[in-house]
Order: sequence, then structure tokens, then C-alpha cells
Amino acid sequence: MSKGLLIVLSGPSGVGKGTVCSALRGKMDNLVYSVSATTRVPRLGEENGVNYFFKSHDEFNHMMANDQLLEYAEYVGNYYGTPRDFVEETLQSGKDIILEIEVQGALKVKEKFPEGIFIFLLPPSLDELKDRICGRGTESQATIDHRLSVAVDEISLVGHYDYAVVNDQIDAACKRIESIVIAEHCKVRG
Ligand SMILES: Nc1nc2c(ncn2[C@@H]2O[C@H](COP(=O)(O)OP(=O)(O)O)[C@@H](O)[C@H]2O)c(=O)[nH]1
Ligand SMILES: Nc1ncnc2c1ncn2[C@@H]1O[C@H](COP(=O)(O)OP(=O)(O)O)[C@@H](O)[C@H]1O
Repeated sequence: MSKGLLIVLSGPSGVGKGTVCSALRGKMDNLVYSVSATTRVPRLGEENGVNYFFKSHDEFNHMMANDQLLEYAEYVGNYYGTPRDFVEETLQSGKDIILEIEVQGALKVKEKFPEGIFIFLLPPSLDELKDRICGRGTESQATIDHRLSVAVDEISLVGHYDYAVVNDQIDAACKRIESIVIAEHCKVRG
């Protein structure tokens, strides 16, 4: 059996990564979502083990020290990391896996998995990004401001990715990502 594809999806806070990933999970049977560990406090409606594995700082440090994370990064005051075993087991089973992670972590994954597919999700404009993050209503104004200032730096790193997808409409963005994955499966690899 051939190994699955490792897909990394990054993009600024509020661009629609979570929304697009949920929509893709309903459309792509062979696609598995990597659930990250984080020290961030759960938002209303988020479930442990579904959206994230919510960890204390001690628990997160333990995962780091025991090499249980494929990559990790600090983002706006919290730690986020990808559990390693699940990624490796999923790829071995022949399924594709999508990691929804920020840019520093994505660059670390690229060093370890240069054959991965790196997709950056862009907002139609910075004003629209601001409207989306504010409209979601999950963050304080100070956190929104911090995330928007980080967004500009994140977007400047789009050149490290293989594909840039504008999330103007959810269905259109999903179709673009599905098309990328289909094409990557057809690729002749040397
Ligand atoms: N490096 C890294 N980043 C992650 C991981 N999990 C989530 N992130 C990123 O951390 C950032 C903050 O996530 P979150 O607080 O859920 O806010 P969101 O941007 O609104 O989804 C986002 O860019 C996520 O993609 C991970 O395992 N590793
Ligand atoms: N294409 C889109 N058009 C309009 N609103 C969107 C679109 N994609 C996502 N949203 C909305 O934007 C907000 C942020 O989306 P979310 O998926 O939480 O972003 P992220 O995971 O990148 O932080 C949510 O309220 C979501 O419903």
C-alpha cells in the first residue's frame, strides 16, 4: 500500500482554516485531521480530543520532553504542537492527513517532510480578515489586535508554501484544495 499524503494548511487567525477543514472532512473520505495539543483555554463549544487536546503547561512540557510532538510552536502566548505518532500511523495506513498549523511549525514540518503539500489559505483582503475574526466573537479585542499584527508577518511567508488558496467562499476554497490533493495523487514521483 502506498503511503498517504501529508498536507499542511496554514493561514492567519480568522481566515477560515477550521471552517474549511470541517467542510473538507465531509467531502474527502481518505482525509484524516490531525488533532493538535495546546495550552490554549478551550473556546465555547470546543471539545477535548476533537478540536484540540487541551493540556496544562506541565503536560505540554512532558510531551515536548518525551519527543511526542512532530513540531511545536508558541503563538500569541500559547503553545501548540502536533502529536507525532498519529501522523506517522495515519500515513503508514495509506490515508492522507491534514495538519492545520501556523507558519513556524509548518516550516519545521517541511524540513522533516519535504514531500509534504504546503497550502496557505489567504483572506480576500485584510479588512475581510478583521471582520471574520471579530465576527467569530471568540477573542478579546487585545487578542484580536495581536493576532492581526501576527497575520501580516504570516502572510509575508506565503512564498514558502506550494499553493496559495483564497478563501473567498467556503465551497470554492474547498474545491481548490480538493483539486490540489487529487492532482498530487496523480503526480509522477521520481
Ligand atoms: N505549530 C502549530 N500550530 C498550530 C497547531 N495547532 C494549531 N496551530 C495554529 O495555532 C494558531 C492558533 O490556533 P487557534 O488558537 O485555534 O486560533 P485560530 O487561528 O483562530 O484557529 C493557528 O494558526 C493554528 O493553525 C500545532 O499543532 N502546531
Ligand atoms: N469563506 C468565508 N466567507 C465568510 N465567512 C467565513 C468564510 N470562511 C470562514 N468564515 C467565518 O470566519 C470566521 C473565522 O473562521 P474560522 O474557521 O474559525 O477561522 P480560523 O480557523 O482560520 O481561525 C468564522 O466565523 C467563520 O464562520
